[in-house]
Amino acid sequence: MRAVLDRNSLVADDVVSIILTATPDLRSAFPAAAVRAIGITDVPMICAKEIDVAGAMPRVVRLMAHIESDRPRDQVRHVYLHGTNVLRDDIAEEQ
Ligand SMILES: C=C(O[C@@H]1C=C(C(=O)O)C=C[C@H]1O)C(=O)O
Repeated sequence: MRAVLDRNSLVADDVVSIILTATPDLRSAFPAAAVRAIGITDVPMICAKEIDVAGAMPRVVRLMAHIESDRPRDQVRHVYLHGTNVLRDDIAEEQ
């Protein structure tokens, strides 16, 4: 979440809501707790389980943040960390 905000010049007040998913093999914690731990505490969030597609990349947390911004769509920077850029090499930017 921090990388998403930093790379898009956003602050916590720009965030409206966040959807997070975890692959079915991740069972130790709610990803929303990690978002609150960096100080984003007044934003509604929901955690869900990613569908279990055979051969899909394991141990992935995804987030989709709904943001208030005047930034044009083609200037939004999509963040894929720790090798997940292979999931969407059409939109993932260099790390
Ligand atoms: C390919 C990904 O994984 C899955 C497939 C998606 C897609 O096809 O758009 C989106 C999210 C995931 O359900 C991804 O996270 O980009």
